[in-house]
Amino acid sequence: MSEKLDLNEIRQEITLLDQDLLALLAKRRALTLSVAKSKVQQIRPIRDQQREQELLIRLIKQGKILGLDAHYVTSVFQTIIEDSVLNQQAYLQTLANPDIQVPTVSVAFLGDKGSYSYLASHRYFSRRAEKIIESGCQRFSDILHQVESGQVDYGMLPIENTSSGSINEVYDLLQHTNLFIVGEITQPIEHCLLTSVNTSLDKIKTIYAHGQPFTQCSNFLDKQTGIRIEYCDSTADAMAQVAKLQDETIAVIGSEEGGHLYQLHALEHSIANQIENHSRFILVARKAIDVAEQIPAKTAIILSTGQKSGALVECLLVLKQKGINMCKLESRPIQGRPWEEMFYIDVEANLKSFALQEAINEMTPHTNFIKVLGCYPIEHISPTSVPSSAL
Ligand SMILES: O=C(O)C(=O)C[C@]1(C(=O)O)C=C[C@@H](O)C=C1
Repeated sequence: MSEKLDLNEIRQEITLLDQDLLALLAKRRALTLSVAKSKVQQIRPIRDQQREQELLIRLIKQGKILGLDAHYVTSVFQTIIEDSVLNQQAYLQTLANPDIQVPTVSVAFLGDKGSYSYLASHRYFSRRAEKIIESGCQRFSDILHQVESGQVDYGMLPIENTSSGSINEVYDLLQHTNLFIVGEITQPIEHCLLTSVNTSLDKIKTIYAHGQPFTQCSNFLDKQTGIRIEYCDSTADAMAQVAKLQDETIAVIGSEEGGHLYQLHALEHSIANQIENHSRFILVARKAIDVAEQIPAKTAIILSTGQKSGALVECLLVLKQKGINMCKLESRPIQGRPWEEMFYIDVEANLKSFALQEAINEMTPHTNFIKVLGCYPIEHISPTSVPSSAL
């Protein structure tokens, strides 16, 4: 007969191990901060992908000896390295901009507690501030107004989504603001079906949802028969209502993380038509920031060329000649000037770099308006891959 296993005892052992893992992660984080300090002294870039690859190959080998598969080891350490790079970047940014290092920040975003904009704001500031004063807004223009008037320090705005594309309203507002883009963050959008009490899918009769998630989950909803949809002003509002009702026949579409704030649990995960769904958010402030040279930077420029033929091509050719990578080009009509367009260009370059300064100077004669919206650190850390021979 096999020995009797005591579940509580095993769980206690796991709890202790997890505690040790946390202590080790904190120790590693502290060490990487010392690495950042030494890189500041030696003026070396934060990212060293050769070092990352060597480290991953060694860990995969050691992991195999311990019975851990290569994919598991790779994904755990890619996450650890991403955190390390972002933390080091955040540290360097406080040196480049001493006034941004404050324990409490106030942020305006769309929706209430639990909205995707709320989650993006919390994630962005989790490594940068101790406390966030939240200001949930009903409209994008309210967010900009709150920052412009000094009511809050920052505004978080969604700018593009992998399934629905650019958010035109936000682009149009950027034409008329004096604020600067000072940061970005990409937030995964994972729609779930959430409930406030234990229930099952066949019991659900009503689903509360905001219009956008409702559209993005149409395939899932089409498969459910006899269900009534209750439209709400926002996902946060829908979650708050369902949490209050405590009804086993009612569910809401929202993120699992946001749902936790309302004591809701996921009955179904990943119900969106497109599973890989991310939104990119930009952070705006009244003052532009400097980006440390050791950090990869993005600069956002807006320009208009009137109706001069070929002028946009000339501007883009300047970027090509300077070896500057353009990562986004968007155009929007200019209000009151029919057939004229405002172009939004994101380039992977630091505004302080000689190449970009020269490029802006050479582009200017081809434009009748040109303005830098901001320069900020690239937040997306592409994971270092390992050769297949190591897997
Ligand atoms: O060793 C370094 O140079 C670090 O910055 C540390 C570290 C890591 O966390 O292991 C992080 C970023 C680099 O790209 C490589 C490795």
